[in-house]
Amino acid sequence: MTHLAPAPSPSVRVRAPGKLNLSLRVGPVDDDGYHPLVTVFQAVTLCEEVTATEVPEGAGISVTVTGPQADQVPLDDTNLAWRAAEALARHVGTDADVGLHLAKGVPVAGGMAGGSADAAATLVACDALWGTALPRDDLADLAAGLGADVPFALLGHTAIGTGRGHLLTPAMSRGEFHWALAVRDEGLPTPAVYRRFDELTHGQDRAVEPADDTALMQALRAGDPTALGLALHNDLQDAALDLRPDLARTVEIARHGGALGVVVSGSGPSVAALARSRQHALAIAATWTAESAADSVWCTTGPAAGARAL
Ligand SMILES: C[C@@](CO)(OP(=O)(O)O)[C@H](O)COP(=O)(O)OP(=O)(O)OC[C@H]1O[C@@H](n2ccc(N)nc2=O)[C@H](O)[C@@H]1O
Ligand SMILES: Nc1ncnc2c1ncn2[C@@H]1O[C@H](COP(=O)(O)OP(=O)(O)O)[C@@H](O)[C@H]1O
Repeated sequence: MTHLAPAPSPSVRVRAPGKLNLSLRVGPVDDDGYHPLVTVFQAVTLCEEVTATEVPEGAGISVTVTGPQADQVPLDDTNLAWRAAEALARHVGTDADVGLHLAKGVPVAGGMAGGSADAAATLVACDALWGTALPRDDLADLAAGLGADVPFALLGHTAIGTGRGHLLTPAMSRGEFHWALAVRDEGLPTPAVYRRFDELTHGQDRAVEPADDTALMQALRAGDPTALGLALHNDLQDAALDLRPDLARTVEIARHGGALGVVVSGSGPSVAALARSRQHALAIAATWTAESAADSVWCTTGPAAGARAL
């Protein structure tokens, strides 16, 4: 008698990128408690992988997580991947039954939007698994409802974000940029950084305009890392450094190591140093390690593609 192994449950694996804010300009807080932004996103090859697996009808949603900071990620309905599956199921009128496994490659609460990447990947994965085949625009609308950084994780590459960062215009970028990343085990909560920003700027009325980033856009179009390094900018950096003063040393070490530019990514605490080459990125990362200026270091490149099935 031959024993046939049970057929594995169908599953779909999707990769979505982490992001850096090459520029982040923050306006005064609106009545809804959010700050208007003009930001230039770049997706990087440091990424999340989400596997969506079919489960029996009525089983609901479950989430498992692997990765160095997995213990910091919620496994319940506050997880952005869970919320993405729920939102898609509601939109298409199907039952939300799926097993989600998140292999996290992006630092948690690191200002690199790993949770948003999980949400974007989950939308794409569940859309394929459930056969709902939504147009990309519908997925983008669902993404915007889940969080301001989620639409960019879907789109990838390089884009200008306005509104809360969710209104995207793709931007041209030539070539490949090399980054060294200094990552901390303990993240910085985004709301605390925006609050500190308000305190430091005393709610000054500073309107933000995409025109402020003309030099940066030219550097991207030309594929010129030296010019890009000079144009990196983050209005939240002072607030992040104020909350985590030890980050100043991390920035300084990269500058000493000849980085073309150094910037805190988004609300931090990850620090990104733009390097001349992969070898140079490795050298900056090695110096951070030798000087104990990071809990872990990574080298990555950008731009990278948005959420896509593997
Ligand atoms: C700072 C940025 C830059 O890309 O990314 P991260 O560094 O977190 O990855 C984003 O603005 C993060 O946006 P997002 O991650 O969607 O923020 P949410 O969790 O929705 O917001 C948490 C809280 O931060 C504050 N907040 C957020 C976004 C914004 N434009 N203005 C704000 O004031 C609000 O108090 C909000 O309640
Ligand atoms: N799938 C997820 N991955 C990581 N964090 C998540 C996820 N879903 C919800 N969270 C919560 O969101 C917080 C920050 O998310 P994350 O995207 O990693 O960082 P950031 O907002 O700094 O880019 C985490 O501290 C965690 O509590």
